[in-house]
Amino acid sequence: MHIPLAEPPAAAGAEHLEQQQAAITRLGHELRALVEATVRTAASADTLHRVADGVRHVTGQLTGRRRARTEIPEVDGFPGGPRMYSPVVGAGSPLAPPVRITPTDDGLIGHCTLGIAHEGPPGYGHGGMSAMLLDELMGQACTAAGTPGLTVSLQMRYHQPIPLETPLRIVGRVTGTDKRKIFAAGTITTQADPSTDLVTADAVFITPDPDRTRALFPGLEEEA
Ligand SMILES: CCCCCCCC(=O)SCCNC(=O)CCNC(=O)[C@H](O)C(C)(C)COP(=O)(O)OP(=O)(O)OC[C@H]1O[C@@H](n2cnc3c(N)ncnc32)[C@H](O)[C@@H]1OP(=O)(O)O
Repeated sequence: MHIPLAEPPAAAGAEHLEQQQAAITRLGHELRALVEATVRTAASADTLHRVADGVRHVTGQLTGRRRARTEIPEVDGFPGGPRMYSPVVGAGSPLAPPVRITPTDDGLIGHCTLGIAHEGPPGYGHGGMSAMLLDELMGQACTAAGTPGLTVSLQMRYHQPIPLETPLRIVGRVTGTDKRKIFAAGTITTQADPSTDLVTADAVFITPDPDRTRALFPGLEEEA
């Protein structure tokens, strides 16, 4: 394994991190509510303009230092720790459902519900969302197995549309390894009917060699 897995936060800073994560989670929750309201509303153009002015004003309040592109946020651990702004699991991301992940004997299970903001065909999930969910679950399963890697191949099969506003169950597991290559598989079902596969996937991940890891993730070096 070439990518060092994230350490848990130091006890001294743990309280500060918890407060920061709680605030990020709260803002993420409100932003997801705003996104949901935005894509459902039938408000008049006047109202939309007024809201847009208000949102611009609110955005202007997020001032101060902005993190650099390759910087790992202090509230995160990578790989193998929290990802507060991930578009899949990030409690602070307005783009994320967000998926809650729990380990199993055989890999990982994720739970989430997609909303209208994730719509592809009317009433159903966007196929790209399914790919994102499965890529994340399989990628995190690689990390959980001690072999973190980047996706080099993702084969999707869409058997049935994913219903929106319906609790989903996403499974990711490692099926084999070959030197730096990790093979993984995943499925999406509803929570109510976990035996009917809606979407399945196979993927190949590769653990980059140390030089490539340093070049891709300079933030890992700074953390160490
Ligand atoms: C915490 C984690 C959450 C993760 C969540 C989601 C995951 C992601 O979204 S990752 C982002 C999307 N993926 C990427 O951006 C990756 C882009 N690709 C790359 O940067 C490079 O390909 C990289 C660094 C992964 C590997 O490059 P490199 O180390 O040069 O690999 P390379 O030497 O070409 O190949 C290594 C082996 O894999 C094989 N291989 C390469 N590509 C593939 C492929 N598509 N399928 C099968 N095998 C492949 C090669 O044949 C080689 O095999 P062998 O050792 O037997 O000869």
